[in-house]
Amino acid sequence: MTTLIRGGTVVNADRAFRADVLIEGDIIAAVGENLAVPAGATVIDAGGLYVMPGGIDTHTHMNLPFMGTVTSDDFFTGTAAGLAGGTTTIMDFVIPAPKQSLIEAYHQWREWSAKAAGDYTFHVAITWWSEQVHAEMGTLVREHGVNSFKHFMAYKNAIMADDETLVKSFTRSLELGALPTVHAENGELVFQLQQALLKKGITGPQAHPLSRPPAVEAEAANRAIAIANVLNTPVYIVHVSCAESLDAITRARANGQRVYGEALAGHLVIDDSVYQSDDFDYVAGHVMSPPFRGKHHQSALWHGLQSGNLHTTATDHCTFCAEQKAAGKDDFTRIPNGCGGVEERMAVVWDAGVNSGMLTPSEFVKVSSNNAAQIFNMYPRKGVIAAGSDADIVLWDPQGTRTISAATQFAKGGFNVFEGRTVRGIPSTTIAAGKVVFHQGELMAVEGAGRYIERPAFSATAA
Ligand SMILES: C[C@@H](CNC(N)=O)C(=O)O
Ligand SMILES: [Zn+2]
Ligand SMILES: [Zn+2]
Ligand SMILES: [Zn+2]
Repeated sequence: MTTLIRGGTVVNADRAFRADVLIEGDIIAAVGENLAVPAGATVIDAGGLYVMPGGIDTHTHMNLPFMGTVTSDDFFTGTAAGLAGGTTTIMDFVIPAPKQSLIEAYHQWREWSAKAAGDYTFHVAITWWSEQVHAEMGTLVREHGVNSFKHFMAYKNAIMADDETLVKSFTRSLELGALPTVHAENGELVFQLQQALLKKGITGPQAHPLSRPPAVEAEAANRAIAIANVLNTPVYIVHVSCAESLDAITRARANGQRVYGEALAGHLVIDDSVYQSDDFDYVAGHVMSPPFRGKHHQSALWHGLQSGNLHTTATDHCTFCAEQKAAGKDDFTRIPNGCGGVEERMAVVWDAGVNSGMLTPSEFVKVSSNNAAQIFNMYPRKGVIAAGSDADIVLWDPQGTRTISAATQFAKGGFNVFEGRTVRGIPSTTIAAGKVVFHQGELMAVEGAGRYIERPAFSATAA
C-alpha cells in the first residue's frame, strides 16, 4: 500500500520543516518537498498539521499479574489505547517471579503480547540471582533482542532486587552490552514505614504517600547511580518523581556519568493534593509508586526535561479497576499499585510543555520518541521521520482540543488520573507500520498487528 502525506510540517528531534512523506508498505520511502503522487497512492492532506514520529512509551505494564490480580488492560486494549494517543511503540516488562527462569517468563510474555495492536518490546526484570540468571541474561541478549534489564529496588518480599543482585546484574549487563534500569525506591524503608502506619491504625489510601516520601526514592536513586559509577555501567532511572532524585541524576551527569532519567506524564502535571480526598476510589485510583508529589516537584521535573537531565516521558500504564483497587479497602498496602496514561501521555506533555513554551515541538519529539529510540537502540528504525525508518507517524493537530475522561477513553480500568483536563494539541491521525489505525476519534486498531521489536545490544565485550 502506498500513502502520500502531503502539505504537513515534519517535526524531528533536530528540526521542523515543510515536507511531504511517502510511505510504501510499512516503511517511509521518501521525505521531501512536493513529492509526486504515485499512481494508486492514498493521499492524506496534512495541511496545518505536524507530522511527527510515532510516540514511544518507555514504561508500560499490560496484562501484568501484580499484587494478587492482573491489570485491566491487556496487550490489545493497552496498545490500542496507545495508538489513539499517538503512541506506536510500547516498552513493557517481563517480570519473572523470584526463582523463575527468565526465558520461561519471556516466552510467557511473548504469548500474552501476541495480541498487541501496536509494536512492543520488553525490558526484562532481574528479580533474583543465580548462575542460571547470569546465563539466561546472555541468551536474552543474544537470541531475543533484549538490551535492557530492570531492577525493582522496591517491593520487599516480592520482586525487590537487593544490593548483591544489583551489583551482579549491572556487571553482567555491562559484559553483554545491555542497559540496567531501576525502579528507585528503598524497599526496606517503604516496608518499615508501611508497618509503622498500620500499627498506628492508619490504613486508608491516604497513607500511601506517607510510606514513600521523596527521601526514600532519592536514597535508592543515589545508590543505583553509585553502584553504576563504581562498576562503570550506564544506568536508566524510571519514573523519576521528585526533585531529590533529579538532583542525583544532574550531579552524576555533571560528573560525566552516563545516567538517564524518565518522567511520567502523571508526575509532570498531577500533585499530591489528589490524596486529600475522602473518596476511597478516587484516592486509591491515584495509588501508584512512586506517588504523586508536592507541587514543586512537578516544576523540577519540567526543568529536568528542559535541561536534558531527564530524557524520556512515559506513563507506567498499569491499570486496575475499582473492584481490584478495593482489595486494599482496609489496608492501603494491599491496593494494587498503578495508574493509566498510555492514551493521554503525548497530549498531556504537549499541552503542558509546548503550549507553555517550556518545550519546542522538536524537544517534544525528543522526549516523546527520539531519545527513547536512541537510548534503547531502536534508532533510526524508530524515533524519526526519515527514508528507511518504520512508518510509525502521528499527524498532530496543535489547535485540536479534547477533554480527557474515563467515560471516553479506550483504555480499561474505568478511571483516569487526567479526568476533566482539557488539552490543546491532540493526534489527528496515527499511522502504525504504514496503516491508518486512528483518525479523528475513530480507532481502527487490529488485534495482533503489532510486532515484537528486537533491540540489538550495545558494543558488547563478552559472550
Ligand atoms: C509495578 C509497576 C507499576 N506500579 C506502580 N508504578 O505503581 C511499577 O512499580 O512500575
Ligand atoms: Zn516502578
Ligand atoms: Zn512500572
Ligand atoms: Zn474489574
